[in-house]
Amino acid sequence: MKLQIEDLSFSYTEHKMIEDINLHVNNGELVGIIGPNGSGKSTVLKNLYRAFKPDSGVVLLDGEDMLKMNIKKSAKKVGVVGQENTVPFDFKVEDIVAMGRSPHKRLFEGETQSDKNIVHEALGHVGMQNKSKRNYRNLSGGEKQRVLLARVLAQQTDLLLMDEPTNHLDIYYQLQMFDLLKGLGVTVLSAIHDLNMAALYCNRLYVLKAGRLYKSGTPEEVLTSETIRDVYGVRADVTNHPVTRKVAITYLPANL
Ligand SMILES: Nc1ncnc2c1ncn2[C@@H]1O[C@H](COP(=O)(O)OP(=O)(O)OP(=O)(O)O)[C@@H](O)[C@H]1O
Repeated sequence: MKLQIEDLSFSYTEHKMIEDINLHVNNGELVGIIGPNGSGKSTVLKNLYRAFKPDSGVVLLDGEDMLKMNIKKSAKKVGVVGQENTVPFDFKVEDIVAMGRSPHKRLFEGETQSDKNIVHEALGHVGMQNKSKRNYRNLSGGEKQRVLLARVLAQQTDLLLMDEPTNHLDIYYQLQMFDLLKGLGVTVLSAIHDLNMAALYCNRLYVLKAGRLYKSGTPEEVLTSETIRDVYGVRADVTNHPVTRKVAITYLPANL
């Protein structure tokens, strides 16, 4: 599944928050959006998953206008993990994950054995199968995030839009989640803060600065000490890691 974004602009007020965003994700790629706080990463994603309506621009999914698709059809194709992890009611973990199956169901159709198996498998992927009966509200931040990841896995879409999906996860689950996404071969567009994680897993990166695209390319092309300085205002030593063969970034404190 290929995602194409052309000339996307959006404003919260009279001034454009994001402007002329052109971005694509090829089938099976994991593409990261990086950039400092407030640079517009979530705003881009929210315009894609229709929390906001763009001022202008086109979003194509395999050539079809994604913003004009009916909601059920797009929910079969596109899964979303947003930044919020609150749910309005008291649900058990397995109920939340089962919600991922709803785009695939007819009205009033009950849960089938196949749905149960998919939910069980999704919970297994995030190491939450032994907490399936727990109340979601009583989970830790990282556990909640893993449940919401399980829900989107149960949705079985070809494209995932993710807003910092691992920000509450410990390093074990961060690696597990990215390994899993890579293994599933789904197409992923994700906002990512951790530049070393982005270097390890992303095929390509788009850098946002003040709502505009500043640079794009492979992690090697994008994650240079100059770009990190210009975009984040931070000094960094960037090397090629001898084991991973990927870019590795060490941030330098002011006194060095
Ligand atoms: N609903 C809103 N109304 C007005 N301004 C908003 C709204 N939501 C976000 N903004 C502003 O838009 C800018 C971009 O926010 P956005 O959440 O897209 O940034 P981000 O790159 O995802 O940041 P972070 O790394 O902190 O998650 C920020 O200055 C933010 O204050």
